[in-house]
Amino acid sequence: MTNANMQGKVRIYDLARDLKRDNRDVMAVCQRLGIPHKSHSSTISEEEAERIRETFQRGLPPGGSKKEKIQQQGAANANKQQILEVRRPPAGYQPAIKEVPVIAAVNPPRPVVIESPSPVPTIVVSEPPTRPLVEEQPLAATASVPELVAEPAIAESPAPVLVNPEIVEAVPEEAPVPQPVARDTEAPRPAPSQPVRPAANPPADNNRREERRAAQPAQPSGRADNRRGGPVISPNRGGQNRPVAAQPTAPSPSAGRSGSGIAKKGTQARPNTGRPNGPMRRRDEREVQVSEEQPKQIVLNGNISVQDLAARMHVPTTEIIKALFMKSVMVNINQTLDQPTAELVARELGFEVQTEQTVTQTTRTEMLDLEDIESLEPRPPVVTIMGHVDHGKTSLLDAVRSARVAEGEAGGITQHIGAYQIQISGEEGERKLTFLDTPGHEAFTAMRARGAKVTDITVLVVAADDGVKPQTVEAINHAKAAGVPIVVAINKIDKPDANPDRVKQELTEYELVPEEWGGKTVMVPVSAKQKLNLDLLLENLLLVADYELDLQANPNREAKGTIIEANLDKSRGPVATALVQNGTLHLGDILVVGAIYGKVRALYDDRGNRVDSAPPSTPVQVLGLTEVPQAGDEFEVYSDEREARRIADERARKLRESRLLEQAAARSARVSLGSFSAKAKEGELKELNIILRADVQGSVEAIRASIEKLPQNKVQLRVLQAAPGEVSETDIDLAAASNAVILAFNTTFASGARQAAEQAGVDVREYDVIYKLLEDVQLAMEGLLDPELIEEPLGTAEVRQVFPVGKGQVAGCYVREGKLLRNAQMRVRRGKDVVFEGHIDSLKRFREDAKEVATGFECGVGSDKFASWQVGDLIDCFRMVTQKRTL
Ligand SMILES: Nc1nc2c(ncn2[C@@H]2O[C@H](COP(=O)(O)OP(=O)(O)OP(=O)(O)O)[C@@H](O)[C@H]2O)c(=O)[nH]1
Repeated sequence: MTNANMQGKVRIYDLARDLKRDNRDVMAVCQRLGIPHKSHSSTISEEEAERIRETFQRGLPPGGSKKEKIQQQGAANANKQQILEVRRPPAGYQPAIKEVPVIAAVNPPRPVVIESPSPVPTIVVSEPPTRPLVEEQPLAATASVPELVAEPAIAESPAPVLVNPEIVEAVPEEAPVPQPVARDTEAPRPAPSQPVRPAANPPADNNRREERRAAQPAQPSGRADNRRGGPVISPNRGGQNRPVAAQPTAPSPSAGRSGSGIAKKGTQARPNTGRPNGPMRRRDEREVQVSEEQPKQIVLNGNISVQDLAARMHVPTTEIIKALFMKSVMVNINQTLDQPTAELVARELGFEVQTEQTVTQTTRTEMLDLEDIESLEPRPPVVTIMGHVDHGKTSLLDAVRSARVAEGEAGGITQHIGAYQIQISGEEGERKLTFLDTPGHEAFTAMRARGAKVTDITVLVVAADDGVKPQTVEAINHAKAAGVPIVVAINKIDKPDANPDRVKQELTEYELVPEEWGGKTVMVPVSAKQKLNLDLLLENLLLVADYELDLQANPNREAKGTIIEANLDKSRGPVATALVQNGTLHLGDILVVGAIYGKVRALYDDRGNRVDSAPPSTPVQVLGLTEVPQAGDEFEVYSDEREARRIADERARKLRESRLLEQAAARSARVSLGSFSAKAKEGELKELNIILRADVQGSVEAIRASIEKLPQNKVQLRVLQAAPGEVSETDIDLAAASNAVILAFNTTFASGARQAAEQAGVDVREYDVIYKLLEDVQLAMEGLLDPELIEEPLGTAEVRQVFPVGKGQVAGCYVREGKLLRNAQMRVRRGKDVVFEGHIDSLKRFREDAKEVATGFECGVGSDKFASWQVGDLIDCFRMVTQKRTL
């Protein structure tokens, strides 16, 4: 017996230690035997301890906990973080055309721990956790170990980044609407491996694929040797039959491997992803599916020969030569094309072009590499707080932080660096939780739009006196779209009119059902103001992390992670808050963030203390970068300084080269209702993503119902979000990330949103009459909506004198109303006749050029194409603008 046996009292954790059992096993037995306790540090009597010992000695399962654990483990495994992709430094990025054999999966060395789920949480909820008792999972589920897929070819040489898996991944995540075709990476399957490429496409392609599949059965693989190398993707475009990607060659011994040879952890069965785990298809069916699901993108990176380009696009070289010939460029198959020309040809042939820059910017995946597997250790969860305005997000963040900081270190002054970490002490060590400091889903979505994935758990704050509000729903949508588990904090329970049950009831409408009602969502009533139940909330966050996520990283390697915040400090230079997601960041490390390079000169933690290192899930301020990176940028440490510098320089060069191209491409890639219409007309687009904003909930419902009634035989409509309120920057981010059009009904833009829309090239259509909105959507779906150009009158002037100037004439005018603008259009009227229509090529006040001349002033007007002015002519000045369509 240990020294914890105090006057006939025994602490539960001591008893557990003596029995070599998990605290939770012992607590489960306590519960079963009706022995009152609150947590693992509660004391019980010696008699009670004896009863527990006997229970274990009799070999009875402790409250069924072992079985439960197995079951939970099974459930948890489904959600466990998995290696999504084995990534190499992009240094060796090679747009390979080489053959890369598909290699069998490697079984992970980390077996499922059945005896005691790892990590064992130090904190035990003051009431027995209900989570472990939910959900009966088949025992077999425990066998589904995390899936690791090795591709030696990748391990040997840097991985060619051919297709942007995140794009592929992201699309279904963006849109929680179930897809007709389950992604291949979703469902575990024991069947042979699929071609290496992640087999999924933007949802917009699904219907087309379905149609193609119906129309043409499996095509023979034209280039069986090129499945990895072909960043290409379109098996059949523009009516041409192109060879499809290769069939797999090596069977995978592992269940659940992805078609790409890449198994994504964490997204497989995270709750509420909105993605169907579709039924397993027969092998041949799947192969057809995979080959047809090749995205229609090509990644270009610098100069490329005609032959190589043809191979990448899976088109005959003659097609490229012909396309260039049509543009009066003569080439032969050995000739090298510069990148702009290659892009031009690729686009001409219907491919979506990505530069390596866009790929490196958006290829964000899990941070684990294959070699980390041996050294994985639990890491703290990273939590983001979201919820409706004024529901107490900031108060909760502050309350958690101040409570913990005050406990942890007396008088500790907190610094706002974009994230902070708290510690929870227990007998079995300290547990940590990292909170991202920017509440609200704006930052969350903005990061996600850049491809960054940093949040493990979302705390959804709902005020108990106010209930579910529009931004609550938005936050739920955003968390679901990202596949991040939600823990609900029902805040302000101290208020007299607090009604937590009503909140729970309202949340059930969004598939968030509290555990106590048989659901799976943890809901904790709290008061940020009175600091009530904060510990319970934190404990539950740890439980969710343990049971649903099993978050791990390898602290013994060079650091990788994401920039959370960055700014230029006048005295300290660029300062960035980095969230380390794998490895440990040390002073003196050589860091590359995007195209920025630097040596870590100083590290500060969230309390402003200088530190020497930052392990996984730790936010830390970094000094020493040469420039200010962007929030959402990934960083990586390199052991070789020259290599790091070379990578940064190379990226900077490519960034410069591709910036203009990218901007243009981004703009043209965004869907506008007009461009959608044109593409729908050509049968290219089959799905229109919509975000709807309206003044009130009633309008939202009415419009949504009407939109959904529109005939969808040609084009499917997907409403990604429909909510009352202003068009926000988050809407723009979501639209940009999902290629959606925003319909704004009787509402305005929140500040900054209009600019964001312009920058991102997102089409926001404003309406004040429902039928116009519906008409536009329907016309766009039918491919009939052309942008409408209308005349905007600017002003009228009267010609009072005519001056000969050289061979031409200048009209001396008086502006009667409005204004005249140089370069604007004008119509010259003489009586009832229009004698000229053209541009105002010169506009002068006295002898000076003028940009515009306002009412009541005199000016000289000239046109290069008109020299027969007469006194008394009237000039109508106007400009043409595109305007939303009206009936
Ligand atoms: N009674 C009570 N009031 C609270 C509680 N939490 C927050 N409040 C109050 O609610 C108001 C809004 O709190 P904030 O923390 O600013 O809410 P927020 O969600 O961060 O608001 P935004 O930043 O505007 O989105 C403040 O007046 C807080 O004092 C609580 O637990 N009880």
